[in-house]
Amino acid sequence: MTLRLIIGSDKAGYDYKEIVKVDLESNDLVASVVDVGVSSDADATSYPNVAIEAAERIARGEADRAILFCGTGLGVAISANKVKGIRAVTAHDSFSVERSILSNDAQVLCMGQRVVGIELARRLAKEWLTYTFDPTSHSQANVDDICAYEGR
Ligand SMILES: O=C(CO)[C@H](O)COP(=O)(O)O
Repeated sequence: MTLRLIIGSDKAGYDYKEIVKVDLESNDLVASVVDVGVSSDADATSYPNVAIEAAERIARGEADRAILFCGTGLGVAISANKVKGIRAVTAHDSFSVERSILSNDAQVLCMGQRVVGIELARRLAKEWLTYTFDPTSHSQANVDDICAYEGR
């Protein structure tokens, strides 16, 4: 399966977005990469605007997953999680990146340019793409409970 990806950041995550975008564009697991901004490290578009745009595109079925950067990876995750149906995580370690798919079926991975080194960020982004959620696993019931709350 190949993935339709979105990548985005605020100005605090711009440098990492640009580097990881180049990696993704040559990754065999990736069908497409759409950049939803920002357009430079001087672009003051707020992180919620970028993250919500990315999350809404996934919610509409226009993309499968997104990778988002800000200073900490926290604000973009909080913002993306406001969009119904979206599960966004901040993860800076390999185990959490794996479990974000296998436990949480997360569509959005968020990282912080001011938190993690670029080589680790590149590696984690690459690893994240290799995991696929198993809907027959015990974790489906947990994800269902999240969705049930959203549906109330
Ligand atoms: O890290 C951020 C939000 O979590 C963002 O890049 C910077 O936000 P600020 O501290 O409010 O400027």
